[in-house]
Amino acid sequence: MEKIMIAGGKPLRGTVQISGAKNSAIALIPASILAESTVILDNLPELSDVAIYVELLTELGAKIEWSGDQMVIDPSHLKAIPMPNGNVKKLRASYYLMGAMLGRFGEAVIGLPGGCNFEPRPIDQHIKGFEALGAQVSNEFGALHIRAKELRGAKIYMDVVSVGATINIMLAASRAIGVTTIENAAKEPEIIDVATLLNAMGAKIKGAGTETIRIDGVSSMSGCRHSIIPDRIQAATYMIAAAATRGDVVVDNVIPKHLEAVTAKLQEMGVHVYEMDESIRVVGQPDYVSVDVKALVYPGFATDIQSPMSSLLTQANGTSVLSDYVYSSRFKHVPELLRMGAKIKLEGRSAIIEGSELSAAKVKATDLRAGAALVIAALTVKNGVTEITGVEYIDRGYDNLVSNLTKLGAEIWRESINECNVDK
Ligand SMILES: CC(=O)N[C@H]1[C@@H](OP(=O)(O)OP(=O)(O)OC[C@H]2O[C@@H](n3ccc(=O)[nH]c3=O)[C@H](O)[C@@H]2O)O[C@H](CO)[C@@H](O)[C@@H]1O
Ligand SMILES: C=C(OP(=O)(O)O)C(=O)O
Repeated sequence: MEKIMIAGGKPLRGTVQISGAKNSAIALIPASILAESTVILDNLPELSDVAIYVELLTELGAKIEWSGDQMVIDPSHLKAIPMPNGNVKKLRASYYLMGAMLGRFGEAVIGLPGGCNFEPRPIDQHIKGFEALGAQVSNEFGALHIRAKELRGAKIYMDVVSVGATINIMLAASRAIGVTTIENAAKEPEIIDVATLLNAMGAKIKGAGTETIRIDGVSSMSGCRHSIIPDRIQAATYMIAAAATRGDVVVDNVIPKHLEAVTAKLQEMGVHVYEMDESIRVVGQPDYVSVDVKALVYPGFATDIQSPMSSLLTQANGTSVLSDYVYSSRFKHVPELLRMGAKIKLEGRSAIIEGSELSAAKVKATDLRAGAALVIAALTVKNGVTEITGVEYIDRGYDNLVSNLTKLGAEIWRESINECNVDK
């Protein structure tokens, strides 16, 4: 086990390259099993979630070569092996194996997913979608048994806007007989990325990125080559870190359109943000005004960037209100920020944040974005060294975090933890 140590107080300066998106990668890898020949994915991030997916597909019989930012997946010899336990419980996105295996084999036995459990995260909309396509679904000892004699296209109205359920239904419906329409679909850029890959594999999907997606089922799909979109959440994290440290950072290899909600909110606070074709420059300022932020589904301000944003709001003058309308209680980072001297009160689905100077402390990341929030908070601390444990969560979603921040001028390093003396 390791911890991250940060001696903050240094403005970040320079350029950071953003890798491919985690939330695309961990949907595209299982999507590839719908093909009967080789799929090549480029711009792949080097993350622990991706490594777990490699193990999962290998268990199913896929041949995978992963080198640098490229992965070659040969799913031609895949078998419908039940996966009730093990690696499926280590990440959230293992639920995509349900839709992908249902599409390819007409059956799947997959343990309920793990990942960052900052609050209960039901998958009833995924199940509703599979059932609408003609599958029988039962929960046996914590694993879903999903079987369909025949998958048939259907009209599916999503009761809540769900990224995972939208993608899962697209995966299964790609191989159903007839037409499926998903109404009230999620519109996140990662959904368009998955549809782009599936279409390149031979699927017929229209409307991804809007609230109505139409899928004409096809009987077979084949391999292709696809480059993953940049990670907008990593990009936003570096933008916020640049602002919080009053630095000057170019965040490169991004799609600025995907970051509009963050750019607008930073500008409203008084941060100078300049959009270029594939990069964004963030120039921090000595003083920021407080703002209200509402985390919403895309194109709103992403819930995944809500926790990092709370650290920046501690640096604004006055009181900010940050509310999460996707996950009402995604605030596990708040008690840790309080240890660092933050002034935050929780009221319902909102955090009321007053500007304050933060100080060094021993803190613990309890989920991925809580970890990112603590890193940003620690980068602002002028005296002392902040110790952050729970690094395994941060590694789920940030590749090369320590080396990227070091190149930007931060004093940050990893240390191993003597497991006998873990008090945090
Ligand atoms: C691997 C991946 O891409 N993870 C992202 C994905 O998670 P994930 O796809 O799991 O999140 P959803 O979009 O499904 O969740 C959105 C909301 O819908 C609710 N819900 C969801 C499904 C369901 O069947 N029933 C239900 O009630 C959830 O509790 C939540 O309140 O989108 C989230 C919201 O942008 C992000 O925080 C995650 O980073
Ligand atoms: C919550 C997240 O991921 P997951 O859904 O994979 O747990 C995230 O990326 O912030």
